[in-house]
Amino acid sequence: MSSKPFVAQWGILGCGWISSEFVKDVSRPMSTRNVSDVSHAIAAAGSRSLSKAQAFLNEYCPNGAAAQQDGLVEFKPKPYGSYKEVVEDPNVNIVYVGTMNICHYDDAKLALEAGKHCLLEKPAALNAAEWRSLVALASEKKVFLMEAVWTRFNPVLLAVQKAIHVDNAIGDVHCVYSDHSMALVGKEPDTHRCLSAELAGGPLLDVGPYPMVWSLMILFRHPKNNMTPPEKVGSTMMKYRTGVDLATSFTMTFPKLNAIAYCTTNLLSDTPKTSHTRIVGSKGEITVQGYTSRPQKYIIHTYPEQGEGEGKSEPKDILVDMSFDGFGLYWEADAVARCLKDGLLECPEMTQKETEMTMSIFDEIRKEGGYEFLPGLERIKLDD
Ligand SMILES: NC(=O)C1=CN([C@@H]2O[C@H](COP(=O)(O)OP(=O)(O)OC[C@H]3O[C@@H](n4cnc5c(N)ncnc54)[C@H](OP(=O)(O)O)[C@@H]3O)[C@@H](O)[C@H]2O)C=CC1
Ligand SMILES: O=C1OC[C@@H](O)[C@H](O)[C@H]1O
Repeated sequence: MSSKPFVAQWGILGCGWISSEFVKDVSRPMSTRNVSDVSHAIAAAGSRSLSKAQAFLNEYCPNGAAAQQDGLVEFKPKPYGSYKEVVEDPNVNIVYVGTMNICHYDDAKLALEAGKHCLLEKPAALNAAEWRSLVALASEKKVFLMEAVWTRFNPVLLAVQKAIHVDNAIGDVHCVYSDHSMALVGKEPDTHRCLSAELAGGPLLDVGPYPMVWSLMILFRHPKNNMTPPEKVGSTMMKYRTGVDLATSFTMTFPKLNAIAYCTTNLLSDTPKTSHTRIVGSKGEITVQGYTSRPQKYIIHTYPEQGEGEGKSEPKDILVDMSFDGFGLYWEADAVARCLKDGLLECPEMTQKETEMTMSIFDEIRKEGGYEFLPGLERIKLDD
């Protein structure tokens, strides 16, 4: 006899774009991805405007999320005109923070102080000091806290990781080249959240987490690297007229593997969907397709073998198509629900230490590139 699934009861902060994708994804039937141990309910959604929260729920989950459609919980999603009311709603046990970068620290703190678990959109905070303070608060309150780097839970990334770490598909891994860029300059006004200094924009914080996650999943988490942080980090940054970065590249070395990651991000050009990440090993390479954040397919290309012997030297290309429906935030949501079910306060696949390492690396890159946040945006300064 199967037991009832554990239900994550979400409270949504901010009724913008990514929150809408999140709500739509957790409203999809659990059977579409063959999940029966956990499910999701939307308990509340909060906006700075009540009518926006009402319209958001009407549009994106009129019948509630999967657990509500399946009759696993009785309550309906409730709209609020403030974030505070969401974290205080007794039906909310986990808060999803889908607000602007500059709000992440305050909004996560609001949730944690109310004793609620928290899934916080990337970038987790503006700097590593803010993140460390959130981690300390979550630990004091004994609640779960995770940065929402959803790509970590995408089956394509996990399949590529297995091909390299377990199946030795490309031999010894040496280079990860990963890009996430978007042609926004000239198309969007300087007030766009990615171009605005007031909103702590710039590609490093907005999409830099994606080349970073590919590098960390393939190199940092390689069994032979044993979670050893990169020995050296180098970077180059070009600034935009508003003061945010416009184009940033960074490299990270992993001497235990004899490997290096080359990460790039800019707001001038779109990343080709045919090849956003290329991972090169001694016997072949893997090219990943789709968006860097939302990979869909990959090609394993094995190099011809050197030396004598007929048929021995044939190169091979294998395309693995794992295209999926929906946005793809549901795998992350399911993983978080499982952590809550098991009473974990952090997720082993997306640890608080890895977020701290990423934030510290981003702090160094910003320092080297001369990207300083506008006064008052950082709630805790690095040298406080
Ligand atoms: N995981 C992913 O794939 C993605 C993650 N993101 C991350 O999610 C966050 C939100 O991005 P996105 O959804 O695209 O942005 P949107 O502009 O669509 O939504 C952000 C929301 O933040 C709230 N907000 C709170 N304070 C402010 C403020 N001062 N100015 C403007 N909005 C404010 C608003 O909600 P309200 O008006 O309802 O209060 C707004 O709708 C970013 O931090 C981004 O990095 C973004 C896109 C994809
Ligand atoms: O996380 C993200 O992924 C998709 C991009 O469009 C968006 O700007 C970014 O925040």
